[in-house]
Amino acid sequence: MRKPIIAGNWKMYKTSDEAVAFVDALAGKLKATDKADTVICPPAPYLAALVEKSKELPVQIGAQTMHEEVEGAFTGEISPTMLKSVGVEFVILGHSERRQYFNETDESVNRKVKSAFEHNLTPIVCVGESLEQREDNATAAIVSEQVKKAFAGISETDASSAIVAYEPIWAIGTGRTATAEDANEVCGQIREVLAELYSESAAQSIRIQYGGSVKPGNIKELLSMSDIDGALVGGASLDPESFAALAEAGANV
Ligand SMILES: O=C[C@H](O)COP(=O)(O)O
Repeated sequence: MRKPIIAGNWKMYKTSDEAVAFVDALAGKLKATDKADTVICPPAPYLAALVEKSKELPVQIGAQTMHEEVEGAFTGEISPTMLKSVGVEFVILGHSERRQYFNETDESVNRKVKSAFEHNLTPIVCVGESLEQREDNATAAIVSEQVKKAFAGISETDASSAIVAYEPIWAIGTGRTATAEDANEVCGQIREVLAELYSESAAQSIRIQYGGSVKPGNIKELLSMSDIDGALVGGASLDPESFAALAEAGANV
């Protein structure tokens, strides 16, 4: 069985004090376990502090995006080596909000995925269709294309350690979750694409998360599905009580 991975994407929420208070509140609520991985992806200014604080807890830290270059005249950007230098281990790449508001494309996501592996960061590669695409029955084609382009030129060894997050755009922050069956069907299609690209054994080792209005009340059903190996959670990851409940669900699949 693949080890579930529960990741909280805080997006652009919380002040520095609130971020520290969150981790303090998590202590005692989050039990150490080898049955699941738990990741928090805070805003960039708090990464270093939360890496330090997370040493007291069974939690790892991820970034929400990064630039593919190591350094250069790219005002405002953060490089993979900068993330590594403060102890970050995961990086979310190609989130639909990055694609929608910051012009990320399948091609730029691919460059970032390559760069993440080159610098020993584990990418959480996000894919997902819009409502219009779902209504046009284009979900499988869109998601398959996104996966193929994101993994172009990535070796099987690297790909085997990647995380893919299937996030239907219409389910993000809307309270409208895909049914567990629908989410599982698309995650299964993603696994088939990965098997075509690499091998059945690589596809079986890649963890696929579902994201989109995941909450303590629906995570168990989602995680009970055969091809859903975790969750990428936005809103419900902002409260320590709720995040601890999500992590606990991950450890008890
Ligand atoms: O990265 C997380 C997703 O965008 C899901 O956000 P949400 O849980 O607020 O719907």
